[in-house]
Amino acid sequence: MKHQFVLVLDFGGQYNQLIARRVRECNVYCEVKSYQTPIEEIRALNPDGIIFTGGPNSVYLEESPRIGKEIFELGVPVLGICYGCQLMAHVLGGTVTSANATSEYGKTKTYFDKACALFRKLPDSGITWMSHTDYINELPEGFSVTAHTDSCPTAAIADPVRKLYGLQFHPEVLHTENGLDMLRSFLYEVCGCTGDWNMGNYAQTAINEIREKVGDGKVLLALSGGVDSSVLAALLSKAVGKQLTCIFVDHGFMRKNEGDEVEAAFRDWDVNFVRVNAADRFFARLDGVEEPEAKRKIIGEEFIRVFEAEAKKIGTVDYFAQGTIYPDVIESGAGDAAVIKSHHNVGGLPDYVDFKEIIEPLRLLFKDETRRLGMELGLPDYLVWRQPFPGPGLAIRIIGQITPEKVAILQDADYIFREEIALAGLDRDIHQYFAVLTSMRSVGVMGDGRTYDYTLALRGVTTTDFMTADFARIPYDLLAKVSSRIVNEVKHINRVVYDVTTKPPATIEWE
Ligand SMILES: Nc1ncnc2c1ncn2[C@@H]1O[C@H](COP(=O)(O)OP(=O)(O)OP(=O)(O)O)[C@@H](O)[C@H]1O
Ligand SMILES: O=c1[nH]c(=O)c2[nH+]cn([C@@H]3O[C@H](COP(=O)(O)O)[C@@H](O)[C@H]3O)c2[nH]1
Ligand SMILES: NC(=O)CC[C@H](N)C(=O)O
Ligand SMILES: [Mg+2]
Repeated sequence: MKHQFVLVLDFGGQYNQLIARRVRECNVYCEVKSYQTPIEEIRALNPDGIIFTGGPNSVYLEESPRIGKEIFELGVPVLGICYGCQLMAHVLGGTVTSANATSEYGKTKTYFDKACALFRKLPDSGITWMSHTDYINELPEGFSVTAHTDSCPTAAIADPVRKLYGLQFHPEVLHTENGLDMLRSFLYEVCGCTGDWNMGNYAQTAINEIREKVGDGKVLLALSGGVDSSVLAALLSKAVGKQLTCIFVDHGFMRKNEGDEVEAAFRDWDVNFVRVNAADRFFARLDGVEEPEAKRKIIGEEFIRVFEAEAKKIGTVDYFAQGTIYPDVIESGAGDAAVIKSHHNVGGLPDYVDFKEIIEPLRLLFKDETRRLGMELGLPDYLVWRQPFPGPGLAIRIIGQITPEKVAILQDADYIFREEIALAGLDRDIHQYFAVLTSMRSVGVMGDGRTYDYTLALRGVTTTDFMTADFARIPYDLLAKVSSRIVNEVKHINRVVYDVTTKPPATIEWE
C-alpha cells in the first residue's frame, strides 16, 4: 500500500531527523533527503507536503544552499523552518537581512495570529524555541505575517492560497510549546494527510523491502542481544527466515555472565545462531592502546574481520546487517555534523568490508521508535526494555589501557551496581546505568593498612533518545549501599564516585 508521504529537505540543520521523527509521531510517513535532490525526483516522489529544515547559513550569501523556484510551483504545500523559512522568502522575492537586534536564541515569547491554519487551536501567545540572527524584513508577494515576538516582526509567515508556510522558530524541539500541534495542523489541515502510517506499517514495508533486495541470498546479522539488533533479528527472520544467520561475538568485554545469557536467550529462537568467542584476538589487537578513538576503530575493524571469517564458513554471504540506529549515525559525524565519537558500527567501520552490501533497516529510527517496533514484532519485554550496551562494551568503560585483570574488576563492580538498582526497582526508571573503571588510583585505608588502588565511577542517566541525557537522581542511601558493597567485595577498588554531569556537555559513556 502506498502511504501519504512528507518529504523533509535537509539544509544542514541540527534537528533534521527530529523533524522527521515528529512527523512520524503524527502518523505520517516521512523521509529526509538532501536539498540538492533534483526537482524531477521530487515530482516523482509525489509528496503530500514538503518541509525545509533550518541550517547554519545565511540565504543572502552567494555560497549558501539554494533551491529553485519550481518547487513552489508543484502545488504541494511547503513548510519552511528557520533557514527554510528565510529561503522561501528569499527565493520568492522577499528580503532577508541580518540584525543583531533581532537575533534570538532559546525560549522566546511569541504572539500568534489565530486565523493562520497552523495556530488556529493555540492560545494567543506561547513559548517557542528560536535560534537565528537573520530575519525576513520584506515579505514576498502574497504572504502575510502570522506571528511575531518582541524583537522579531516576522516570527511566522504564510501564503495560504499557495499553501506556503514559514516558521522562524523550531516547532520540532520540545521547548516549543505546542510545536507538535503546529506540525500536526500543517500535516492534517494544510497537506490533507489523514495519519495512515504507524509502526505496524513500518515493519511491513521494511520486511517487503528486505525481501525484494535479498531475494534468495544469504544474510548475516551482527547480533549483540541488545535492543536494536534483537529487534532487527525479529524483523529479518520474518523477512527471510532461514536465509538469516545471527552471529554473536563475545569479544571479552561483555558484562559479567552476559555471553552465556545472550546465548541462552537466542538458542531457543527459531533462527540460525552462532556464538564466536574472540576475546584473544580483541585483547591482542588492543594491547597497549590508550586513546579512545583508536580503541573504537580497532574494535570496529576487528568485529568486521570476525564477521567476514564466519561468513566464509557459511558460503557466499552477500548481505551484512547491523542494528545501527540514528543516534549512532549522527554522533559518528553524518553529513556536516561533527564527529563526537566513532560508534563501532558506523565511523569505526574499516574502509574495506568484504560484503556486497551492508543493510541497516533501523538507521532512521530513534531508540524509543526501535522499542515500539520491537513491541509491534512481538519481542518479549525483557529484550525490548534492556538498557543499551555499547558494541565495544567494557573496553570503552575502562579508561586507557585494557587488561584482562581490569575487565574482571569492572565486571564484578558493575554487576553489584546493576543488582542493587534492580533490587531497588529502579531498572526501568534509570535508562542506562553502569560502572566505569577510571584507571586513576588514589590512597585509602583498609583494615588499618594503606591502600593505593583504583577509583570506580558510577553513571546513571535518564533520557528518551540518548542524544541528550540528565544524570539520574539515585537516592544517597542506595549509592551508599552500592559503594560499600563494591569496596568490600571487589579487590583493587578503594574509592567510588558518582558522575553528576548531563549530556551535553558530557556524553553518556566516558570514552
Ligand atoms: N557483541 C556483538 N556481537 C555482534 N554484533 C554486535 C555486538 N555488539 C554490537 N553489535 C552490532 O552493532 C550494532 C550496534 O550496537 P548497539 O549496542 O548500538 O546496538 P544493540 O546492541 O543492538 O542495542 P543496544 O543499543 O540496546 O545495546 C548492533 O545492533 C549489532 O548489529
Ligand atoms: O553500539 C554502540 N557502539 C558504540 O561505539 C557506542 N558508543 C556509545 N554508544 C551508546 O550510545 C548512546 C550514547 O552514548 P554517548 O552519549 O556516550 O555517545 C549510549 O547508549 C551509549 O552506550 C554506543 N553504542
Ligand atoms: N537555525 C537556523 O536555521 C538559522 C538560520 C540563519 N543562519 C540565521 O541565523 O538566521
Ligand atoms: Mg549494544
